[in-house]
Amino acid sequence: MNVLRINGLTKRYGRITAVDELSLEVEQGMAYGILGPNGSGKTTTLGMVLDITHPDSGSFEWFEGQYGRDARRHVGALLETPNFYPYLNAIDNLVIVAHIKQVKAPRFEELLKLVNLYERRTSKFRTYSLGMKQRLAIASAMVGDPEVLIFDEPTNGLDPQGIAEIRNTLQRIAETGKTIIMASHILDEVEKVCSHVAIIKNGHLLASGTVGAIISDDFLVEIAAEDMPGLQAAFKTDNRIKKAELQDNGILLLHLENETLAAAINEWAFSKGHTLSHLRIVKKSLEAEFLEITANQ
Ligand SMILES: Nc1ncnc2c1ncn2[C@@H]1O[C@H](COP(=O)(O)OP(=O)(O)OP(=O)(O)O)[C@@H](O)[C@H]1O
Repeated sequence: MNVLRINGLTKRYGRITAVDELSLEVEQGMAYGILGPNGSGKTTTLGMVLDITHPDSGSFEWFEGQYGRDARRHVGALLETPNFYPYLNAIDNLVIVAHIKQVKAPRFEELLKLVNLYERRTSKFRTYSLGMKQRLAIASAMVGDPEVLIFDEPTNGLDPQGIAEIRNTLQRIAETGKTIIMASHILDEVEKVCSHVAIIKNGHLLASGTVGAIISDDFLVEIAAEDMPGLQAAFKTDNRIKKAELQDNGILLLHLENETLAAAINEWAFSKGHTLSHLRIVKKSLEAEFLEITANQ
């Protein structure tokens, strides 16, 4: 199912175009990273799809419209760390969150185990490290079991240990099959947590796709032929190929250690009995381009 479809979304602040004709699609079960340097429009984009900020033009649709105006109730969001009560413990703070959200049977224990706070569930909030506070915030966004979770720069302001804990927590949540949409300016973070990524700069979409295809040191080549299962099987067992993954669009993505001529790949396919109907060397410089963009900040 399509969880979120954004179509030509635009937001201007005076002369600044914060988000410029942005279009992207998030499918159920994806961990979707919105990667861009500071000021690239990530928060504004999340604000619009959460009905906090009104777009100037364009549109978006949650869950293919199936929940209508109620869609927002199926989305949990963590945009900035919420205020918890310092003298209450994790459970009591979550009880208040569940009350505000009008959730009838919240599964606190399960949630606290997922964010690795179960052992400290009866400690007062004020005794928590910053990383623990942020993990409680993640648990609070998950109260009511929303189908989609949105995180804006979830590791901002944390020390290395806190960052590692949050990333582990997000990885665990992604493994449960929950759809995650996460904005971040850190390439490494998106690479560790996300399955898919959209890279944005000045509110524009630069590229989107699987993390494997977009952020990779590998030399990448797309190929297709009439017999796709046969083609995939032939290249999967070829030790010149690091990885051969069938993408959502039905095209096979080959990962190679080194730059290789298109003619050579064509020949390999032909020797395996396949005539290629599609062969495209995927630009490998996206990661370098992103690092350059962020370095210039
Ligand atoms: N309320 C506002 N009024 C004026 N300009 C704004 C407002 N909110 C955002 N902007 C501008 O819009 C652009 C995009 O900002 P936004 O916060 O969405 O980017 P971001 O990618 O989330 O960056 P960061 O990670 O630094 O928050 C920036 O140039 C920012 O200064």
